[in-house]
Amino acid sequence: MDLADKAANLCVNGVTVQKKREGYLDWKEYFMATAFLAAKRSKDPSYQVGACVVNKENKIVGVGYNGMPTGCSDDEFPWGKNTPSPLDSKFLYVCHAEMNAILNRNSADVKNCTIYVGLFPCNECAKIIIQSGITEVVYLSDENAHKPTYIASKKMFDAAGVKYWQFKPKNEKIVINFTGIDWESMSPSK
Ligand SMILES: Nc1ccn([C@H]2C[C@H](O)[C@@H](COP(=O)(O)O)O2)c(=O)n1
Ligand SMILES: [Zn+2]
Repeated sequence: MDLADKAANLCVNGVTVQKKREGYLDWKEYFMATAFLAAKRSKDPSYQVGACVVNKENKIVGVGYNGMPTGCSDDEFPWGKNTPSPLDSKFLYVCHAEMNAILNRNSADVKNCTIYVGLFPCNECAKIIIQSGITEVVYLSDENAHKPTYIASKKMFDAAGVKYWQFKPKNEKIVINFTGIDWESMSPSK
């Protein structure tokens, strides 16, 4: 068990009171980590992007990653970038993480939701975000900020009143360890 995972105990009048566990993920870390986990599903060799849509009740209503459309085989459609013909590169085919997260929603709509995404949305995804009623974008990287595509996204978000801000993670890494569950410490009798 990680030290940060240990529950802090407090001694009150000689009685040990068990306090809640420390070191848990806060909501924002949890949602961004969910986006990053989804990105692990991407087959794109150069960029793996994930997105997670969350409603006002902190419930996840959609998750997605960049990938080929349904029915368009990951093995047959191209993943290259600098090809002589645009038809042989990925750009005309790949669905971006944001679009997939919104289309994968398990709620009637995503109005007033927040989208967490690894990379700032491109102009095409910005349009989809605005039209879907999402009002907040939380992103980790803005490495394409200088490109017209991304400048256009910001122009549209500003005009449409969609708030956007950069997520600064508290933890550089969040490790998922499938052997890491400490059943002892989870037992109610402890
Ligand atoms: N916000 C974003 C930005 C990019 N993507 C996807 C689209 C491509 O698969 C890849 C970027 O490709 P690149 O042109 O940089 O090789 O990432 C996305 O899903 N969401
Ligand atoms: Zn996009």
